[in-house]
Amino acid sequence: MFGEKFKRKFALTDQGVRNARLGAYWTVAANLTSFAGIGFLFLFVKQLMDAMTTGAELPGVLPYVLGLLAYFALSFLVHRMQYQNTYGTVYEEVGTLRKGLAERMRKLPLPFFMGRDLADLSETIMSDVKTLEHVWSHVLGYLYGSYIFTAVVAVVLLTYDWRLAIAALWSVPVAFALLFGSRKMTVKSQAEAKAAALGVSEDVQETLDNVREIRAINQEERYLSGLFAAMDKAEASQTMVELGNGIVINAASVIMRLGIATTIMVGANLIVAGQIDFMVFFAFLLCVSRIYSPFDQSLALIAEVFFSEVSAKRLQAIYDEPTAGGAESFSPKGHDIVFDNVGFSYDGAPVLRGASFVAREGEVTALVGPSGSGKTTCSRLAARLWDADSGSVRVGGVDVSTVDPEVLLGDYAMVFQDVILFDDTVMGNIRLGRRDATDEEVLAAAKAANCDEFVRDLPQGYDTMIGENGSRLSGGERQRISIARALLKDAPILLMDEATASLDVESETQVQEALSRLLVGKTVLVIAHRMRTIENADKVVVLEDGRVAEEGRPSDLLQQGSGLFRHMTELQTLSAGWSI
Ligand SMILES: Nc1ncnc2c1ncn2[C@@H]1O[C@H](COP(=O)(O)OP(=O)(O)OP(=O)(O)O)[C@@H](O)[C@H]1O
Repeated sequence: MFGEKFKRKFALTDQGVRNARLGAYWTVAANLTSFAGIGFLFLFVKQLMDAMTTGAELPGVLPYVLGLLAYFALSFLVHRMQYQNTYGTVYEEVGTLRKGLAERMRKLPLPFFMGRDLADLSETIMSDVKTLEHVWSHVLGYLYGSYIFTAVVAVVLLTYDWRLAIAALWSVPVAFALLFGSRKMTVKSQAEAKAAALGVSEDVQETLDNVREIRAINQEERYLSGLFAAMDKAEASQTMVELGNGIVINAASVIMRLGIATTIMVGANLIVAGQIDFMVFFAFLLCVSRIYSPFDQSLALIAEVFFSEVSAKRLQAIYDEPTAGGAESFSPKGHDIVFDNVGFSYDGAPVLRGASFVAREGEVTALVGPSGSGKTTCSRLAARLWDADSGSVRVGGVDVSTVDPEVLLGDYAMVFQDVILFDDTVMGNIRLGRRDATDEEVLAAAKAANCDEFVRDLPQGYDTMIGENGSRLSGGERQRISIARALLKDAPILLMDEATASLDVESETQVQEALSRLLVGKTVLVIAHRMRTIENADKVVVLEDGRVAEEGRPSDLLQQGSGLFRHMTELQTLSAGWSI
């Protein structure tokens, strides 16, 4: 009952399974204790009846009072243990699960995140864990404890009188058959309601993210009506779920209690036929008044158990996803990056088809080529954000796919056009480059990246909060903060998107100055779009259709009359002369 299947079904750890088993056992003990109360009542009535029919003497009040006190003390202890073993241990398990999930996410390769809806992923982390937490604390122990308890009571009742036992217990499997029969429908309607709710959060997120653009194109009304329609759909879907669950659960509860009626009917018949005496009948009546109660709580939440299986599956899917592992140490001989006959495709669509080139240490290597030719892909493969399908990418002779990505990335700094900043202070954002950097080191990096002047003009200088993704800064200022971060990291390899493409002349000059300090002595791989960037490169690698079409010094390539590089350069020179 509490084996591997149970563990996967409810996404538990080994400790979680042990806790659930203990919770179930203490639930059995608690139910048996409640039953013992009925036993006392039965014994009391029996003695009373004996006194009335045979004139036997009743014991004094004291044994009853002592018995009752002992019963209450035992009941308190057992219920406390049940509480501790069902609720108390769950919060530990939830903590373990959340930490495990975060740890797992850290190790998952980038394609896992790219291929997924991030709203759906955060739903898994937040809401699925919450669903499971509720099931673990409110249902698991009670439900499985009730199964075991009913089995124990059934054996006792069957040995006592099998006819009355069947009359009392037939309704339990029938009620559960109804519940499990409706399971598919319950899970389906819950899944639909969840998808509708997720749709609403995605729409809200999109509206908030794009509020500026929506206003600019005057589409507030259209967007809001779409959002309201999605909300109405989610509400209707949730109402249907509640209604459906309510009907099935109440029907199951009523069916279960039909056992009381059949016990009375069968018992009355057996008494009339003289086959049992009244006290046996009375004992069964007491039993049926209590036997269904343990299921009440679990019945009300059984839909959650069914649906928690969907949550557990989503969590298991994350755990089953292969992580990008590798060696925990990285000792390359120098930092030349070698692409050796690299093949790569996204979801079966080939992007690189045997690309080979070398980006040497101490040089700036510019990747150029038409849009979609695979420049960004090369830079992703260089940092093992993805693994090559064929061929190899080596750094200082070491195949990057053999090194743990976290260890590998210690040797890389990245400066991209879409700078990612956090809602933290300027100081905190730069320090992301190297967590243990002193304030002086952060300031030195900021100065070298031409940040110091604008940062000192901010209200709290380096302690100014810069807003979500640096929303309070200009494009050039954000860019320079990311350069300061890279300077602070001082990694031997620098991957760059052409970082200055969207800046005005003054900002561009300042960023270029900052970059020139950053590039010294590093292996620099830059995705270039404009001639200005390429002019200063030591080497240009021209990609076309996933292969290296040309490579060499920019001036040499320009000499080649029919080359792609020369053609692209001419086009760009032509477009530079256009005006509006
Ligand atoms: N995450 C992804 N999933 C699926 N396809 C992708 C993904 N990223 C890029 N592609 C596809 O791979 C091809 C190469 O993309 P890549 O971004 O490497 O080209 P690029 O040369 O950098 O283009 P650009 O100059 O326009 O930025 C394109 O056809 C693109 O649509």
